[in-house]
Amino acid sequence: TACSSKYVLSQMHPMWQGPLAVPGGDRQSPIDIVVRKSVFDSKLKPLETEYDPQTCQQIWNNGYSFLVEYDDTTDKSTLKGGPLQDKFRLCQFHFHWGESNAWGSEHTVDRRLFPAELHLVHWNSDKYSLFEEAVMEDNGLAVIGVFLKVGKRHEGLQKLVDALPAIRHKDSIVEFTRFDPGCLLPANTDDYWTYHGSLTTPPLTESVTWIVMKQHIEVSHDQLAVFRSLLFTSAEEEVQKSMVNNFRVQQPLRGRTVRSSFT
Ligand SMILES: O=C1NC(=O)[C@@H](c2ccccc2)S1
Ligand SMILES: [Zn+2]
Repeated sequence: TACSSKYVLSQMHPMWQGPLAVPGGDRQSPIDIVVRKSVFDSKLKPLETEYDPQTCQQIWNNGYSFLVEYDDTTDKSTLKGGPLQDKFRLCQFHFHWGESNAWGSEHTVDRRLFPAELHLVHWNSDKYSLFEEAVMEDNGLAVIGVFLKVGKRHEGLQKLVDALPAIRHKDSIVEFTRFDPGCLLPANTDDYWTYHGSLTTPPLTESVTWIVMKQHIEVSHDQLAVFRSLLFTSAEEEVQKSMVNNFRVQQPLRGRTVRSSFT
């Protein structure tokens, strides 16, 4: 589906309607979340996710991360509530991780790094009809960020981990069905931080309402090691490069306020 980063518009694309606060903009992501500077907002609602595992389609290596893609042609897997006014459709989820357990996340909390971060990418289906349109607009995307910590094995993640050896190289893709992304959310989804930011990979458009979960999930050391067995490089390339450290560096806050749904 078009929501994977490979199809995200580049600045050369004819649909590109002029600069939408391109890199060096004033609402880039990721950021460090300074807990004591976040502002509690009692108007923030609990998140409402309705994910249909039947809409899960494929898993593929796009040369930067691995994406699990969902059928986003209908409102079957949706996100609403939280800081959002509209209904958003899940199009894919993916992760960012490090070469060691000491780092890997894109966001940090009081400068604390996590070994990995899950991103569930949704687009505003009340206002737009395609991901490619939404990706250009202020209120176009909503991404849920969940931190991963190394600890006990995550049973729900294992089905995904078992599929990774089949997509070791860039551009490899396999069918992947009946996966409920809800199993990757922490038990408590009422406590989160939210702020206006951007995609963390090109075209870095400033169209994302970020929802970063306060509670992390745990995965085992071995499960994370399988992430690191993926390759940035395609099967044809001579030099194989391990897919690790696929995160963007932190960006300046530029006066933005990070709101919290909890005190
Ligand atoms: O949260 C994000 N993580 C990424 O890799 C970026 C992205 C870019 C295009 C599509 C989906 C996601 S934005
Ligand atoms: Zn991401």
